[in-house]
Amino acid sequence: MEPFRFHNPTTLYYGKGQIEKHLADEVLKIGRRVLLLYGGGSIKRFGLYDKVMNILKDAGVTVFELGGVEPNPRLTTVYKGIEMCRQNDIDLILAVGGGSVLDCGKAIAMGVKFDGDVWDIYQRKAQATGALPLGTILTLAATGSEMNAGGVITNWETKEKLGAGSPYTYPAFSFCDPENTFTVPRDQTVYGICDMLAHCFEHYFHSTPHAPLQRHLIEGVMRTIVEYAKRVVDNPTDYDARETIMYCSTMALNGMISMGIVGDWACHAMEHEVSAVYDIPHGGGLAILFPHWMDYVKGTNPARFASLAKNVFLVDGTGKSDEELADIAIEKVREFYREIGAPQRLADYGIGDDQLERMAAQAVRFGEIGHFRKLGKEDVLNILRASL
Ligand SMILES: NC(=O)c1ccc[n+]([C@@H]2O[C@H](COP(=O)([O-])OP(=O)(O)OC[C@H]3O[C@@H](n4cnc5c(N)ncnc54)[C@H](O)[C@@H]3O)[C@@H](O)[C@H]2O)c1
Ligand SMILES: [Fe+2]
Repeated sequence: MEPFRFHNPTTLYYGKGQIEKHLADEVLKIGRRVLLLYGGGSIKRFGLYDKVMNILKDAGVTVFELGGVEPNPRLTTVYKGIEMCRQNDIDLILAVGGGSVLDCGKAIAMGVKFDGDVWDIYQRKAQATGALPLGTILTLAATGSEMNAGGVITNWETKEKLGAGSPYTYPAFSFCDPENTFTVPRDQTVYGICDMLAHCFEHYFHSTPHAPLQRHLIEGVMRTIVEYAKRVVDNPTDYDARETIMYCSTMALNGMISMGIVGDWACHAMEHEVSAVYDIPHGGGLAILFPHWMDYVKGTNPARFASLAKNVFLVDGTGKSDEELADIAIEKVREFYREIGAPQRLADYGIGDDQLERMAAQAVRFGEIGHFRKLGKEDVLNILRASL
């Protein structure tokens, strides 16, 4: 296991009734002027907006609103939010939604305390110098953004999608009530499942040797996702299934399972180039890319793939070589994606061969990507071509 430092200041509330019980106190600990950040109309349609507004008003909080945060949130919205916070002397951003709203909240929070263009932080030209406090209410199980410091923003002008994080951008508090995910449409539920599984894959197929407990934790989360995915996709109001999948998404991307596993990720780096240009759902892009990436790198470490087959897909490995098990594991991954109805090809989103060269070059502009096997531009291009 690599040496590591772990710190996570987020207070996490999980389950039914926690918002009613604790939201007002958590907000008042920080201040009385709140920017409420949300996406489309779904939180108004299913009643969460009214619930939150009533709690805040009863607590004597002054609320400013910024709705319409896009999926794959855009830099222009971040700028708008920074301006609103500065003009209205905001104490706390309360982000209510999926990963896009939460990530947008993190970018606004950093931008308010940054003396310059916040995009410089995403371009790795500058480091964050602070952030306004952020609280979150999660409505979609996918990203783990509720308990990590990272966030991803799209610059639609330059067609770039970049991630950044800082010690300042952990949410101060996050509320995860599975009932708030009941209304997530079938396709978004699928994309969320693909994203959380992808986070596990990025940890699992890492060159850093896993400590035994780490390996068990990651495999446990993956096995649970595989076991519950179909149930939650087919039964959107099955509380136990929603709760299990939500817990998996938080676990899949917070330091508790990935301690010491750091570095650039392979498929996320590629996917960001795809969704920066085509605005495709993040989890859908990952589901398309992963099997092809796996085919491409399996020879580097067949034993890790064999463990995936045996410990996640429960394949009987008796008499089979690691190479055979690696092929079985990849087929199992493909079968899983097919069963839940994940997208299969980049071409289904209108992506053509003519775009791939630029995407590949962009994906490696900060250096080679991935740790399991380092990928340069040609490797990325091969994987993108196979995924078309
Ligand atoms: N911060 C991180 O650690 C991290 C990790 C992975 C991905 N990301 C980024 O997060 C973004 C994706 O976030 P996401 O997958 O959570 O999806 P999202 O936030 O983009 O939401 C997808 C769609 O679902 C809708 N929605 C959300 N909750 C709903 C509900 N309860 N009922 C009905 N509709 C609902 C939204 O309005 C939106 O249209 C991408 O930009 C991705 O790159 C961030
Ligand atoms: Fe992701």
